[in-house]
Amino acid sequence: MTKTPWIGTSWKMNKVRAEARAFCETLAASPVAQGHAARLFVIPPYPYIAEAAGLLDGTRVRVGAQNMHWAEDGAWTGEVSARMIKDCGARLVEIGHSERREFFGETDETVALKVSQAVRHGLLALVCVGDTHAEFAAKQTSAALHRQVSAALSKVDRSARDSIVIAYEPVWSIGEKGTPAEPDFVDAQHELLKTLTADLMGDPLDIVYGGSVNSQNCVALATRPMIDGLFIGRSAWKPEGYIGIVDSVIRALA
Ligand SMILES: O=C(CO)[C@H](O)COP(=O)(O)O
Repeated sequence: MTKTPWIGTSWKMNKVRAEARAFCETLAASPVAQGHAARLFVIPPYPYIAEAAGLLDGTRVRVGAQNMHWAEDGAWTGEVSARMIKDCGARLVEIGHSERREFFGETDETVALKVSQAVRHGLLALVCVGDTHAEFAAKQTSAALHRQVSAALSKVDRSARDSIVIAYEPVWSIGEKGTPAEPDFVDAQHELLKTLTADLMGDPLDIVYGGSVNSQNCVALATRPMIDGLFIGRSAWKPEGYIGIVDSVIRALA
């Protein structure tokens, strides 16, 4: 085994309780959930975090949240704090997904505040960054990544480096209309992100890739030297899809 890849999925705003339970029960019964060959995580919507954490208790799968607020507590109607998600069993939190940046007013500043709060509470911060289609077309990918990562890490010091993973998610590669990014292109962006995070944090952070990952391209991506793991949406929403990808990647890296 050359590396222990992160392989996770966010369900986004999908599944009702019975479906969430069925996913977790199937995953908990799978051998991959007990293995040491990959670092697995599942990120349900808020209402199902506690139940998912309970069903996956005793496995090696971490459960996370898709967002959180930067404040400790207070008059923030509709928001959820770090203490609340931890209390429900979350061990990681996704911050700055492009859907939150595009539709919910997430900014580089709020991402930085949330990263700092997550680290303070002992959560693993999974920080999403990525170039838009316009930035990609204008060859501004590295400038966009530099801006977002520098901002995201601006409120933490080097002691936080084991508590942060960066997810490179080109906006143009995400979702139904996304174009899967070429593994060589992704590897090159990850190399840049490792250099940048090493400059800022003393050591390179782990960098995972997300955007139209599927059973066909997962091995080509996960075996590239600079890619520390995969963050999967649609192709992992059925437990067989997720387990199949985990299994393929583990076999390819063995
Ligand atoms: O967040 C993502 C992974 O959970 C990402 O948006 C990729 O989604 P996908 O294109 O449906 O894999």
